[in-house]
Amino acid sequence: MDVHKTSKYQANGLESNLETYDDDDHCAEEEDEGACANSADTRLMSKVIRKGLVESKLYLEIQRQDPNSPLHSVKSFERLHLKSEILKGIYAMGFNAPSRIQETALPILLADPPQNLIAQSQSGTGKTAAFVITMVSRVDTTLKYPQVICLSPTYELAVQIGEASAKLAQFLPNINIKIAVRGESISPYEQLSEHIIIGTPGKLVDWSLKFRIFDLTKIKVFVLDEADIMIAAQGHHDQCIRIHKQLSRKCQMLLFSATYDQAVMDFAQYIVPSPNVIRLRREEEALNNIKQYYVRCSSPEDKYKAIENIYGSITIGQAIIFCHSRKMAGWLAGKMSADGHAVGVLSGELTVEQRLLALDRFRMGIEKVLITTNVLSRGIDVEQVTIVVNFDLPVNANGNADCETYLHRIGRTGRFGKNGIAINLIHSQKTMRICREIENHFNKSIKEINADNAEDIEKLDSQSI
Ligand SMILES: Nc1ncnc2c1ncn2[C@@H]1O[C@H](COP(=O)(O)OP(=O)(O)OP(=O)(O)O)[C@@H](O)[C@H]1O
Repeated sequence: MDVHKTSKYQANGLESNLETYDDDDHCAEEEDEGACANSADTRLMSKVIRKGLVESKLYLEIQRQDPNSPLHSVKSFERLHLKSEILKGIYAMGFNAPSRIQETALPILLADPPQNLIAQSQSGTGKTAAFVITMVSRVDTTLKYPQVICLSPTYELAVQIGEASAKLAQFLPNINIKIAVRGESISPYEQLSEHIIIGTPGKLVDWSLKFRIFDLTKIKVFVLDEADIMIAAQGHHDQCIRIHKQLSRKCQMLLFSATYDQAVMDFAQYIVPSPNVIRLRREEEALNNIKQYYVRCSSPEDKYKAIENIYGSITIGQAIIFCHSRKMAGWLAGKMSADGHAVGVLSGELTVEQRLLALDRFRMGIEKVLITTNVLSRGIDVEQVTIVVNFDLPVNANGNADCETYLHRIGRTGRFGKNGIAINLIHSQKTMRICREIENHFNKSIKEINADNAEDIEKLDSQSI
């Protein structure tokens, strides 16, 4: 294991308004990206591995291009023997056939007796739908207490998963879902009667261990979405482990993400008993339908000009622009607004209401551009996003490329097979080096375009549709 790699989450001296992935109670108070740092976990993980404790009893390395794969898979949702109401919900969502991860994972997810699964699949390929189908399938509505919990790193993502679950379960009578996020009120004296609880780890710790308004030992399904960041970021890690420790041995444990570095994967296999593992090969991680480019710029002003050129010349569905800090996001939003562009901004210092409003307005297309930070890098699903711009490239605490975050960011476009474009703005030798690091890591070329050159921009235009 490369212990060095995991140290990227360690504390650092970055500016205090750098944005963390998290918006949960614990980390939100500490605004530094490195504040959710993880030196204790790094030590724990390396200890686990040194001691040779990592044992995957049932390791199913899915080589997707291997036609001889022994895995059972289904080609239609009917073959899963789901309740008719769930099948109806799936079709109402417009899903006709399972995606690759769904056809591979669902037979494992729905097996009886339940099996544990650690799954990896590219962004936007239907992981959420796979675990949501499982969550609603496992509920016994005659029992009026929480039976399924799903942990997600951010407020917005928990709300999105809640909405997907409610849609999928719309024809199931008497199923109740509750979101456990900042601002959700509960009575500390009443036991929860909802069947599925979806929330951020801090809130779930409060509800289950502090107020004891539901019983973790009765949970049948535990889902960790964006599992790698939940394991690697210290605040989340501690809370997830506190919850995990209370679960019964029979509880089905499901971990999902588009990325796992090796140390995180090893740790995941240590905490999940007898897991099935679905993994991608490194060269499969970056999607071919997302074309990646970089533009050379000389300053933030010049980066802004590049955005204006691109934005003014091509048919953009919608765009998300990622900045490294709240300050930079604010600066860019101010500048674009002053120049007459309708842009939204979403970063960690906003209230949860303001954040939801910004995302809703963007989803509705009221603003075509959303300027944000890493807080929105994972999971958020807005179909019409055709372009992702990295105004600042994602870096870790050591100033090296944060390849995982990069992949999640660009995965906000190219959802479920659509075309997408990722544009990286490069303003120094250092950022060029980071760009090359990312290119080498995924072995996918990031081509140069000139934002002042009409031909180059036209090329982009043809790919954005
Ligand atoms: N079988 C299907 N048929 C059609 N659309 C689907 C299917 N499964 C999922 N989708 C849609 O594809 C989009 C992406 O799915 P989803 O959000 O589940 O991806 P994901 O793998 O969880 O992404 P991320 O890695 O970003 O979290 C969603 O809009 C979802 O509704």
